[in-house]
Amino acid sequence: MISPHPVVSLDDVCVTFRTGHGAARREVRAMSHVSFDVAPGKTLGLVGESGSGKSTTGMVVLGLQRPDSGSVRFDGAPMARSLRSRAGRMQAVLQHPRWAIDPRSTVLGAVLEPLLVHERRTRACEQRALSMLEQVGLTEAFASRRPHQLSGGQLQRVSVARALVTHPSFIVFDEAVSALDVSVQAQILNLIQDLQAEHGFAALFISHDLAAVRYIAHDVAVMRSGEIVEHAPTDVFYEMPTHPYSRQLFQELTS
Ligand SMILES: Nc1ncnc2c1ncn2[C@@H]1O[C@H](COP(=O)(O)OP(=O)(O)OP(=O)(O)O)[C@@H](O)[C@H]1O
Repeated sequence: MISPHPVVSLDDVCVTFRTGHGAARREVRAMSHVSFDVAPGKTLGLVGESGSGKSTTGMVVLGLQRPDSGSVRFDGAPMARSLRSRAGRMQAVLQHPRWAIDPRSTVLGAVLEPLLVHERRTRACEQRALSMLEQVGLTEAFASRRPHQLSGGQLQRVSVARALVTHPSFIVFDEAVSALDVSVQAQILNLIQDLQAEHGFAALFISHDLAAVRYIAHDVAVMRSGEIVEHAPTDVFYEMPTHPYSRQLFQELTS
């Protein structure tokens, strides 16, 4: 069977951050020769200790951080420079929805916002946003509420609805469930899985949580000091991680 062409493809990407001046000048290699593909409807889990380069990878994939070298392709073409041209086609769900959502906005306003980059606010748009809210389990009664009137889990559902309302082909989840209680985490993971089965988006799921990654990801990549040291199908990886650092990570993150 011919595999479908990847939604996102990174080839030999390097990113170095330079900070400070003179004697205090420092260089950090946040990504070192990183390559991977994510196919439609699939999730790549990205794990690694703090500072290993996971979020930088998320930023590169979203086109928010330009690589120093290497290439990033989206939907089969080199990543467009213009943010507007890919608005709605890629989305992100971050760890703290309270930072991502305007506190003055209503829930309906927050979900509508990504649609209004390309469209005027019409009744049809509002219906689409309301139906997305319903798909994430929030009734119309939530539409007029403000973020401070919602729990963390409800607000993360709003973030998921907001990410999905434009029917993106790719979503980055960066520690998207890490701030939530375990039972709420499970609900959001189930929700993401159901919505992926329905909408077919590809995803990069960045997390410290190896159990969450095992549950949601089809493949796993392990990052260490900017490099991908292991990349394997999820069942193979969890059965027997081959790289010594992956084994160490298992011990550290599961003890
Ligand atoms: N804008 C920046 N300027 C300078 N250094 C940066 C910048 N962004 C990230 N870094 C550095 O690059 C390295 C990788 O950071 P990154 O945030 O990608 O790691 P991470 O694996 O996502 O960490 P965490 O799990 O703690 O979020 C770190 O050493 C970090 O300090």
